[in-house]
Amino acid sequence: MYEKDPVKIFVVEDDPAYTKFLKYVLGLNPDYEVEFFTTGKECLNNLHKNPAVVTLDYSLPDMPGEKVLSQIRAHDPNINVIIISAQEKIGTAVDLLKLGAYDYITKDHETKDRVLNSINNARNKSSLIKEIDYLKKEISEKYEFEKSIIGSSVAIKKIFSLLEKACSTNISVSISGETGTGKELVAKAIHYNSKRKNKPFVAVNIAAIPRDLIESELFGHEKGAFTGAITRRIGKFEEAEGGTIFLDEIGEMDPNLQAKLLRVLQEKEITRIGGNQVIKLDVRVLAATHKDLTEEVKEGRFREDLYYRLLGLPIQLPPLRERGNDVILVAKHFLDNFTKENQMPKFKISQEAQQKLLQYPFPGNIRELKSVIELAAVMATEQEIKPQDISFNNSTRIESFLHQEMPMEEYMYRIIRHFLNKYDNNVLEVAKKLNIGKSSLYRYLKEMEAAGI
Ligand SMILES: Nc1ncnc2c1ncn2[C@@H]1O[C@H](COP(=O)(O)OP(=O)(O)OP(=O)(O)O)[C@@H](O)[C@H]1O
Repeated sequence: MYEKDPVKIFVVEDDPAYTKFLKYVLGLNPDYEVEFFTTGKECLNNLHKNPAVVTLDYSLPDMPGEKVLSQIRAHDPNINVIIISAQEKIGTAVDLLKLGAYDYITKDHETKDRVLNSINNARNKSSLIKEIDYLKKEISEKYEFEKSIIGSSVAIKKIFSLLEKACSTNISVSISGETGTGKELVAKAIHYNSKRKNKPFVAVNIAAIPRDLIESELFGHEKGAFTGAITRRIGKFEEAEGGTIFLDEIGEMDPNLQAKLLRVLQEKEITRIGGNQVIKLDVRVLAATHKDLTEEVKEGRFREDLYYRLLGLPIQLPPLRERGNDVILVAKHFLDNFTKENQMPKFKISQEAQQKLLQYPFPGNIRELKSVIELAAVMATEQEIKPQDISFNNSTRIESFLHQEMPMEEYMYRIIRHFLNKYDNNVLEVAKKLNIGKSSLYRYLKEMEAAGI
């Protein structure tokens, strides 16, 4: 956790009476570590000590205040320089503030309160900057590939190598995969491992926003643009400026908006609804869908030109059932996280329970595995998960399987694949279980091989 440090302050002042005054005022706060200098040079020579705040007398004997200020700013723009001056000239104050001074205070009977206030504000600003840096670092670490995307199967290793390519360039990325396969997680990992990591990551789920609000959600609107637009609103694209926008469930976008989105992507600029100012954009687009977009294009539901614009580097996330032993690795990862979060002792997963997990097809993929494991941890009576602690929700299983909308024969191929996995590729056993002829099964297997299923 990030802690507030004592604040280091440099006082640069050649007037002994004022130095004495500041020594007294700043000495009132035990959190302040103060060093005093009488010349600009001395202050500059000590900048390696990283002060958070410098109070700088504008009229020093050796250097003009502007010069000391510029050199401090050149050394570290995060140091807050408060100019203390006997002059009340507004022009000088404005010039110094333009040069980057944090505040300008005149020497009068209110100096004490104003100095203390200003230092306090500067301190809060520095703490916030440090805290933001700390959180950014923590987020980047959280999304390091190997720490966030668990798995060591061949299928997931292929994804890691695509992710490296996605991170080192600015190419658009289209992520596809069944529900719960980690599309959003992958999008975040790309962003937080790319050069844009210090800028925003903005996720928009197209399917979750009512149709008539999507345009304003994405591109923003001006006050009065339509009934209900009582204030100006910045859209998600503007929010993501410099960073990444993640358009989830892109296949759900209606054709009108598809045309608008295409224009935005081509022109790299937007105009808020009801506005006429053109706003330039530098936003990387990552899009995801659980649908087969080529099919959507064929059926005329998705624009072909937009499809090619978004396609970029395609990443197809395999379903969990095709990731072999990753099921166990991910299950252990979720179990460790769950027990830690709930201050429970460490749990194991028995061999039999592992077999049960490996035999189940997880139609809800990793999201489903997470809830299955968390429930199992709650149900377990010992510190080991046994088969009886694991229960699958059969209705979601069938629904989410049907939700994928594919031709009848593909459903059949999937069912056959599932049974082959379950019965160790024993064709005779599978034919018996499915009550189909052995030769029919061989014929289907040939078709599956040809179709790469
Ligand atoms: N390989 C993985 N290792 C660990 N956790 C994962 C992995 N893949 C996904 N998850 C976790 O599984 C959950 C579901 O992932 P995510 O929301 O990214 O899936 P999705 O494909 O975007 O789902 P949907 O299609 O429903 O939007 C999240 O909690 C995510 O952190």
